[in-house]
Amino acid sequence: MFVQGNELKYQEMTHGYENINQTEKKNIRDREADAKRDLGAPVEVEETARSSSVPRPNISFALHLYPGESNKHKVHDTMKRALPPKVAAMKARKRQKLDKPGGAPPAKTSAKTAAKTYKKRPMRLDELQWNDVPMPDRLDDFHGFFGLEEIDDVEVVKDATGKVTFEAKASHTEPEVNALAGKEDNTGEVDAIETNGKAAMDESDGWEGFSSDDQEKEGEEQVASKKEKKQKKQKPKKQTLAKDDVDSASGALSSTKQGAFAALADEALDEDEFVDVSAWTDLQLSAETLSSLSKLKFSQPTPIQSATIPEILAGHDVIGKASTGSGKTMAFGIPILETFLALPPKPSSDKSKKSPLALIVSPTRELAHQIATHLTNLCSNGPFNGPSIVTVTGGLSVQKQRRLLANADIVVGTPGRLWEVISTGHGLLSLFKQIRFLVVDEADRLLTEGHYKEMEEIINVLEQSDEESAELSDADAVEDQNVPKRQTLVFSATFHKGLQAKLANKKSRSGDLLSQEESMQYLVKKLRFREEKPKFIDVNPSSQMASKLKEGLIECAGTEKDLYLYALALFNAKKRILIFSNSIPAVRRLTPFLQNLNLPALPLHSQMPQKARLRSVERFTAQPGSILVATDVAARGLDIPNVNLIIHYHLPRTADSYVHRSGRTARGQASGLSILICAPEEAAGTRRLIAKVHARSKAEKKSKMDYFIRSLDIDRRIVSKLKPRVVLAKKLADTVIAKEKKHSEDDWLRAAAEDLGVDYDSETFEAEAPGRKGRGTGRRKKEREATEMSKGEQQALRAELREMLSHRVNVGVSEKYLTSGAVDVNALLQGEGNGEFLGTVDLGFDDV
Ligand SMILES: Nc1ncnc2c1ncn2[C@@H]1O[C@H](COP(=O)(O)OP(=O)(O)OP(=O)(O)O)[C@@H](O)[C@H]1O
Repeated sequence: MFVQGNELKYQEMTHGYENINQTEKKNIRDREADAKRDLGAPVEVEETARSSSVPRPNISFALHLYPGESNKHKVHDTMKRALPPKVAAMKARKRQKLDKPGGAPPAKTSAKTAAKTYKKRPMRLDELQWNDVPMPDRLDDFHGFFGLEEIDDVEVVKDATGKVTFEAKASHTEPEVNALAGKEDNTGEVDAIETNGKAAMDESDGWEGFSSDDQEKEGEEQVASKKEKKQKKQKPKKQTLAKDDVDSASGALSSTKQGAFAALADEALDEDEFVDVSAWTDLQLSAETLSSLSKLKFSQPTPIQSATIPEILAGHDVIGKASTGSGKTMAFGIPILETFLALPPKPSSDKSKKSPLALIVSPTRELAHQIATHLTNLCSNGPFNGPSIVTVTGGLSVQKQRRLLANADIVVGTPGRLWEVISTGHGLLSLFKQIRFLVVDEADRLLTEGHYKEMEEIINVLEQSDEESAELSDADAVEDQNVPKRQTLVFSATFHKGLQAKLANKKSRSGDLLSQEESMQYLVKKLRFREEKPKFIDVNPSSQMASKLKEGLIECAGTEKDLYLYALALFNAKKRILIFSNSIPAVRRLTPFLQNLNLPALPLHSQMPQKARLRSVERFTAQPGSILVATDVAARGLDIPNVNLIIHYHLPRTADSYVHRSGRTARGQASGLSILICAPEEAAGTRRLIAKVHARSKAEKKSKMDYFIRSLDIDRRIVSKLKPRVVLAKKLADTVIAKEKKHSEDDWLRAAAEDLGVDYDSETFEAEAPGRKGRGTGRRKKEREATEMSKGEQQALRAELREMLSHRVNVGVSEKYLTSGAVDVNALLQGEGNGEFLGTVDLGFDDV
């Protein structure tokens, strides 16, 4: 039986089990039976009427439970567990070891023996000692069931009234027994992990895009982090939180929260896990939030947090503007958590659906998931039961999201899916009308064409008409008088002038940045703030660019962009690089092009399936030295640590796009580079665009024109030595793309022909198609050649490229900056080569 949160998850797990073929099932059953016989383990789990109708997985009785929640699962009077084969085998081996002469500790000091001296007694679930369950290798899709835990020697007892209790030997929690066995009392840790899991589970539960690879990785990480925690715990403990905070945190714990968490107060003294948070004192946050911030190692608020949090806590509507990577998510996340903590607990007798506290809208799916993750980190780190956070984005199951929404405290989503779910979900509309916070992140983007329609619909339904208010019951109406009005919080690093022009029905060059006053007027019109004058807080009026960002520009012929891209990637091998392009086809082409050159490139664009999108971001985040080739879908908000270099392969179309793309590096206190690759004829326009971003006043615009963007000096003679390999890699990439394109065109035409009831022959169609002359003929000829390339020819090209890549690039002995006269690109890729081979790439970026 599997219990996740309050729900029986039996069917999902069964589904995973069905991925195993019949022979494997039998083998597992046999191995399990053998292991059980070895152990003398008795019985199979008896299932309830509901669950017995479906085939049952062999891993049994694993529970995911959260402290403080009632568990509605049904159990039989005397349920006992069967062990998963791997665990059973492990235990059998352990027992053999213990049975060997001299292999076991002296009988008196053995935990097992000591435990025998204790009788079983009723225990809370969070007192029990849970163990990780290794999952079978063949289970491809766990549907959220990674990180399962199980427990030994626990009796599940149901009394005559149907009440279920758990009985175990007291040794499960007795510190002295654990000490005898060389173990430590980790009750507090278990609680903390389960609490953390709560919000995370809400998100991953609805996350169809998780691959089994990802799950395995996550499972490994969880185990690793648990081990790490254990090691840390063994270190001598020191007090590092500000003393007042520790005192008040402990006070808050004992007075307001469950006893099961009291162990965390002791852990709060661990130096490695907590930092001094006295710098947050002025914001007058609760002990719970401070404790969480301490654990996140956020020792002080960022300027946007210091400026906006008090205003939001005072109940104001706020428009917050601050440079990229300056902590805007926590600027609204912390007040939302504070409000959540101050809410009275819902009486258990109250069975009505609750309204979410906050709705956070984001322009992209990746950003929505990231916001949810950041909030989960904030809300699951402290000594309290955090809010339930639900992500509502496209690419995930609508039904699941609707189901989770019924219990959500904080909802994060993209406008399209949010609108779909809210407007069609039963009763969700009225719940959302009662939210206390509407957060519009990356507001200028969300209010642009393409997004605004759905955003406007959401804003409209959130407006509660008088008639609708009257429909509330009397009791609700009385309560309503005391409920503070909804606050609207708007954040971005930029505000976009084109929007304002559109509003006034004027044409303007989009991409210009708005003045403070213009931003206010625009937003007040678009978002119906409750306050007449929301607080406009701009902590970086002079610039929206991160202070430690350095910018540069490379001029090259349009046809040589690929070559320079490769050169730049080589020069920055081992660094995390994010390449921006303006089109999806370019991302599709550049990714295999770089991969052909042995560079670890990953794609990201909006036409990829959600699963692949999330995987690309995850892999890019996990692997230092990887390269993400993306459209502007990655430009806003993504917070990937240690991105060292942004390359604008295509020039950004607008000033704000440049700001946001470049803002993926140099986040927080980190440094970073942003390099534009442009053709000579594009250079002047690019400089104008950059000057606009940096100018504080109109007068400065002209004088600063050349100041902010430096031309990077790359030795063209050396770059040209890389050309042969680039030509081959490009040809191969073009071939693959052209073949794929041909296939999809063929499929489309074949389907159309079928609909019309005619035969489709691609060659005849090509020959007879009209308008096949004139512009684009050369490109089409190339495409045709590429599609006609045989497999053998492709293989020959690959072999040639491999051969080329395995040799050093001969740059001639006379080049003064080279010691050997040849460049070992492979060594360079491993971060060992001569990094100067590109010539005088003196970017003045030494500190990056
Ligand atoms: N007080 C703090 N101290 C240290 N780090 C912080 C603090 N607040 C937030 N951070 C971290 O700073 C990073 C950037 O934060 P965040 O993503 O919220 O930036 P942002 O201003 O929203 O950026 P963007 O404009 O690009 O969306 C995150 O990794 C976040 O965890």
